[in-house]
Amino acid sequence: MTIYQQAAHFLSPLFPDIPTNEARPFVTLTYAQSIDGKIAGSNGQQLILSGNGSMIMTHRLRTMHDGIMVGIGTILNDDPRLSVRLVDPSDPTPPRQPQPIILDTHLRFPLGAKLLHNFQSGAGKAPWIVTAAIDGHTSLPDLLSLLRRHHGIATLMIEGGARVIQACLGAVGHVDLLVVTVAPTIVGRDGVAATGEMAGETTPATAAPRFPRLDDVRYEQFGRDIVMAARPAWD
Ligand SMILES: NC(=O)C1=CN([C@@H]2O[C@H](COP(=O)(O)OP(=O)(O)OC[C@H]3O[C@@H](n4cnc5c(N)ncnc54)[C@H](O)[C@@H]3O)[C@@H](O)[C@H]2O)C=CC1
Ligand SMILES: Nc1nc(O)c(N)c(N[C@@H]2O[C@H](COP(=O)(O)O)[C@@H](O)[C@H]2O)n1
Repeated sequence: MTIYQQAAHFLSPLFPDIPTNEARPFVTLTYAQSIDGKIAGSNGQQLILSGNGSMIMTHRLRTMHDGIMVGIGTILNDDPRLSVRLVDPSDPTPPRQPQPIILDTHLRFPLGAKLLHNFQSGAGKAPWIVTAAIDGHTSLPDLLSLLRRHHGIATLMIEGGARVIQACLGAVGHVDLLVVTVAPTIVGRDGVAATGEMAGETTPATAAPRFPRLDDVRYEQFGRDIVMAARPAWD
């Protein structure tokens, strides 16, 4: 089995009957972390954590979604392309490119961003910049509903960064599927923790913060990395 086939074999069963929800997209949250739970180095330095195999898996995951969303912190720090490039060379069909969507509260998106060059050179779609915010943050439930009902986004992949991951996992009902690559690397205490600042949900009835339970957990090794897929549940 090639690594491309392995990625397809692992991911395809995770998307059985979507899209079924008319109120918001099916949301996949994904990121890569070190074994000590860090997604970036000190001062947010971008790290190549994924090996070739799990990166191919991530690109395969990108092709399976209508939209791909990150926070502006990731744009300013990493200048990502968010496009599908690592595809099976034996497949003659060009890959489907997801729609980039950026959470950019204060309109800081740089005009020199690779995402714009990508679009201008025909390698990706023009990014959508979301500026609507209350207290510095876009309401995720409102945005998800808007994307599903009015912009044709039935499947959405959220790729980070830290604040966005914590906003997604720390509140009830935003994420349908979690896909985390764990790389055999130690970053140390100065790195950026994937879930470091996550407060969790509290209700008047529960003093202790709540976090999602992870159901239907699957693991697969890609090269030196372990990829975990699971469905967050709050009941
Ligand atoms: N290893 C990995 O898989 C990844 C690592 N990263 C790393 O993450 C770091 C960037 O993360 P952050 O600085 O935390 O920036 P971020 O990418 O999470 O963006 C956060 C910003 O998004 C805006 N925003 C609007 N609505 C929001 C909401 N509802 N919730 C959260 N933010 C909202 C705000 O302006 C906020 O400051 C970089 O160091 C980057 O390298 C980023 C993506 C993936
Ligand atoms: N899967 C994965 N593994 C890593 O090691 C990473 N550093 C990331 N980062 C995410 O990918 C974006 C870069 O995307 P392009 O290659 O430029 O298309 C980066 O901004 C993070 O969102 N992901």
